[in-house]
Amino acid sequence: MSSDTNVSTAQRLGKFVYPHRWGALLTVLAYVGAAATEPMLPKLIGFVFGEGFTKGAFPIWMIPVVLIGLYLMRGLFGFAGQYLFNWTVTRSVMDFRAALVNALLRLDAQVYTRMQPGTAVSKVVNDPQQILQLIGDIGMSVLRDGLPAVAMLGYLFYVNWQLTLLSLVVTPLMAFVMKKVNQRMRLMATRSYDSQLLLVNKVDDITRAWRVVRQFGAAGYERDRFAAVSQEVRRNNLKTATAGALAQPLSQLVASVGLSFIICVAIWQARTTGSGVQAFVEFVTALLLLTSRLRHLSDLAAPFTRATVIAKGCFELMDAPKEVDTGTRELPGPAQGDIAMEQVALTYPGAGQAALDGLTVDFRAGRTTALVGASGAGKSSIIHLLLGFGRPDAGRITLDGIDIQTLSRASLRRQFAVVSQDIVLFDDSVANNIAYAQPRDESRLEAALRAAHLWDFVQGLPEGVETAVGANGSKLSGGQRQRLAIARALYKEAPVWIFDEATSALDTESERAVQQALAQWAGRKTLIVIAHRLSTIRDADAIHVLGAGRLIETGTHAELIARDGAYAAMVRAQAGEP
Ligand SMILES: Nc1ncnc2c1ncn2[C@@H]1O[C@H](COP(=O)(O)OP(=O)(O)OP(=O)(O)O)[C@@H](O)[C@H]1O
Repeated sequence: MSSDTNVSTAQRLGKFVYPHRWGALLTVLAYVGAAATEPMLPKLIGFVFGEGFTKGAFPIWMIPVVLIGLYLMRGLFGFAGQYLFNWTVTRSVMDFRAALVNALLRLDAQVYTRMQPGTAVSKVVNDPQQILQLIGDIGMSVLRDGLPAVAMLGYLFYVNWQLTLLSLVVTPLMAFVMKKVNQRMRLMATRSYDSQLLLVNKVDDITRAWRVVRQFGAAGYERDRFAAVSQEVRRNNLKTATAGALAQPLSQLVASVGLSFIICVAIWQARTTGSGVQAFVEFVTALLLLTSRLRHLSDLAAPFTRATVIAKGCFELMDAPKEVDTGTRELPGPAQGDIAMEQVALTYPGAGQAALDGLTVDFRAGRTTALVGASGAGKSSIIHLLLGFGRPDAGRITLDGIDIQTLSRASLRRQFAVVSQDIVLFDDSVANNIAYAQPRDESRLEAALRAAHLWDFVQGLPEGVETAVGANGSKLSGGQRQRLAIARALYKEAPVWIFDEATSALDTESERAVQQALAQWAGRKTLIVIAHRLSTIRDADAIHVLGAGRLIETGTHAELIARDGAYAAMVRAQAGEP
């Protein structure tokens, strides 16, 4: 990582702190106040040594009064500084997280296929806190040690400017040593961060796939895989820590060389000029206090490097490609639901062959259209494009005659309710899963539950519709999860419903009930059904048969059977006929 990247990372982080700059400014002021008390200490010690032993110099009670007063002042400033500091950090962390979640919510569909969920969780939840905590601790140390160091340096110049100037000679040497150590630390911290993300993803896998892991008796296998990554993290962490641990002894060594030289010169000066013990003690006390402050500051290189490495990871997420929404047109209300695809082609990035290859099909308003075809024929890719998750490489898709590319994504997606192959439920109540992100309407909720053949089941739940369904509906059966997803789609009242293998997990009775319920909306909704079980789409108004991203044949069930083509063969195969 170049120093330029460091600067821009720091600048970008600064943008999250900027809105809370008053907190930051007041923090600095509080610490300036605390630091201002710093040079008073050597002055006091020098004064006590110089005059304290003289009889009748000053009343002895003044010593505790001044000392306690000094520490009281420092304490008050220190407390205010810490409070204000945390006030600023907690607010900045919240803004940083909000920006990351905002980025996550707008990512391009392709990014999700590459990204492990665990990585996103880590980057949004843990990293901002960690970065700002690290930067915070650094800031605190800079204020706590840096400001007093500056104050002390000023004081040293005041006491003996020639000697102070001489002591600055060691600075470039120290900077060089620190630079070398930092380079090594940054490399190791980057590796350690990357391997830590791998570890997060492993845990994510183990948790998500716990059933598979148990079925395969793979606990040992997973433990070993985890241990291997864990070992890698440990090794990298140790290397980072070793590089960090070198920073202090090396800088101290350089400092000790300088220090011994300076003390020698100071003593020599005192002897030759006869400046006395007081001036010497003042200078050396101040110098020792300054070095101890500087030593603390040299410890900050490691957390700073770690913070920039983690921040870089967060900014990668923030800069990942966003969904392009060039459409400006808004549909005033629900569409008719007439959909046409003309010569549509789609090849996914990195894919060897086209998922859709000049496909021309339509989905008529108010009709039920079925999409059938072998696995990988392109059925889900059609849905992918209809919902605007991707753009066709060629061809055009229209909704009520309007090119969907001209519609805003939000306006387009309002027209669709989808039950997809992979059921996704939220860790929330039945009601909130159904009325997801929409105003709650009890009668609509009941209608959706009844239509999805779920009403009786929900009535039997301990808290009815308010019962929590568990993470991704883990407290429900496969069929119940699917029916819940159907109820959610029905609740949306969109003009186009898409059912992608939506009834595959239902028993015959539930499936019939759902189909009967759907029949109520016949003629009013455009229904697109993807089904592998061909018995479920017999009554469709039209059946499009796909193969390798192209339309092979189209017609009603009866027409296609009469035609005795691909569809008829599929039906025969499913019926177990030769
Ligand atoms: N995100 C993706 N990246 C690359 N290739 C993809 C992606 N999604 C799908 N494909 C490929 O595109 C082709 C069509 O896939 P699609 O999911 O549309 O098929 P499908 O007919 O819905 O299959 P199934 O019935 O198994 O769900 C397949 O060859 C698939 O491997």
